[in-house]
Amino acid sequence: MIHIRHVTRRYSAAVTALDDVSLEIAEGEFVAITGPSGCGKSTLMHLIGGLDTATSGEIVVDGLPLHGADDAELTAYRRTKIGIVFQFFHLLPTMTVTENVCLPLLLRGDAYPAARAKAGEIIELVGLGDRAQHGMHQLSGGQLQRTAIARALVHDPAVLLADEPTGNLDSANAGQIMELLQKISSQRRTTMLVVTHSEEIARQASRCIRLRDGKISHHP
Ligand SMILES: Nc1ncnc2c1ncn2[C@@H]1O[C@H](COP(=O)(O)OP(=O)(O)OP(=O)(O)O)[C@@H](O)[C@H]1O
Repeated sequence: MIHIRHVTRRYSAAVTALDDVSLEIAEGEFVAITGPSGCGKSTLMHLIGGLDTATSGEIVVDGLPLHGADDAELTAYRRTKIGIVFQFFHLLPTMTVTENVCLPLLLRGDAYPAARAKAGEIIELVGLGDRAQHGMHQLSGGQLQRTAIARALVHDPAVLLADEPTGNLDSANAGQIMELLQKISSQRRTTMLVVTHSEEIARQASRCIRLRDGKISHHP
């Protein structure tokens, strides 16, 4: 599903965030990415998500070579193949749960009634059926992250990228969000990459990739 071959990302002569990384991730895998601050975790996620391009090397996701893609192809790729969840949710504060979740579908040109129906299904799946018309200020941290997960999944992406999805939550909510991600991974076969500083969360993944100074330090 994800093939990464000899990928280097250099921000400047002094900063090499990823240094000749090679990695294969199969469809449906649930992979944790860990490592000390500054080791290149977010950089790797941004490259796989088509938000940034490698200085050298090849990345192929679901058959699409990202290293050869132009801006229009990368935009289409992000809108169809990729869902992204951030630590600080990045939801639109004046919109309801339903409106936030509909957004990726409206951006790709779906009509509102169809988008609303699809959003309703995924809002149920993440356990927010009774909060669909609530505003962001009416939700708890865990509910905000559920909304963000619903928005990231509503267009049925092949890959879900989550950058510290539980970093802003208490341990009870963090555990519930991980359970939700596991449920989605097994029900929908979405390939999941989760960046985390938590060893406990990393243990729940089917594989853990450790980065150190831009290189993979442990890759069983
Ligand atoms: N836009 C940028 N310009 C220059 N250097 C950058 C940029 N983004 C990241 N870096 C540097 O690249 C290295 C890797 O950064 P990255 O954000 O990928 O690390 P990380 O493992 O995600 O860290 P953290 O756990 O603190 O979020 C760091 O040394 C960082 O300072």
